[in-house]
Amino acid sequence: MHQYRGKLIVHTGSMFSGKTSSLERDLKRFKIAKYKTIAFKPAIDNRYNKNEIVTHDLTYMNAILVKNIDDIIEYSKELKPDVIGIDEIQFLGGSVDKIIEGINGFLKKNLTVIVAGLDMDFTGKPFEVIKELMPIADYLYKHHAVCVRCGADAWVSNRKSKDKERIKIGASDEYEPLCRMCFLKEKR
Ligand SMILES: Nc1ncnc2c1ncn2[C@@H]1O[C@H](COP(=O)(O)OP(=O)(O)O)[C@@H](O)[C@H]1O
Ligand SMILES: Cc1cn([C@H]2C[C@H](O)[C@@H](COP(=O)(O)O)O2)c(=O)[nH]c1=O
Ligand SMILES: [Zn+2]
Repeated sequence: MHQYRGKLIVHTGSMFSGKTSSLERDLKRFKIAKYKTIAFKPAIDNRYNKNEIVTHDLTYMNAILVKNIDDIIEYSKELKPDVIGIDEIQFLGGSVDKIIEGINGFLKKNLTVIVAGLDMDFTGKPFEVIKELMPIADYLYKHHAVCVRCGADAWVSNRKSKDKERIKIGASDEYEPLCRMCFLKEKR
């Protein structure tokens, strides 16, 4: 795992595409390789247990709740991890510039940073932080859920309700992964 020192790994895609599962798998592998790993998640995502990252398959991993990148920097000074995992990065508070600056700071110090986050919101608009992270990633994985209408690779997380606010925590009660064609049909 030495080759990942100072590298940025980005897992993105729609909901249910396996981003969190991939983050968990990566962190477990680094742990097996005897690296000190710490997982963080934004305090806003209270869907499941507070101090855990939970996948849609209900596998989980301990995580530290944070408000912004400064919290992650502070915890990292104290706990001195080799590998930092951040789930749901689209919910991390503060400016995108600050998040990128913080992540670049970790990479300069030769830490491995693994992030998972949505590429787009329910309207198909990109989340700004992922838009900035994708080109600077060393390893970029765009994951796909299965479209619940036709079985093709999904492209977007369609919101089932008419609510318009950008942030709305939920799972299959609120969202369904759709391919582009099924999404366009839905919106016609
Ligand atoms: N339509 C779907 N397509 C793919 N996986 C699905 C779907 N619905 C539920 N799942 C479940 O979601 C899991 C992925 O969960 P998770 O890693 O939490 O995804 P993400 O973090 O991208 O939302 C899959 O392993 C699968 O069991
Ligand atoms: C598309 C979309 C999603 N959300 C919320 C819904 C969930 O709580 C998370 C995504 O979780 P996952 O691990 O990727 O499944 O984000 C939102 O607030 N706004 C959206 O547009
Ligand atoms: Zn479809």
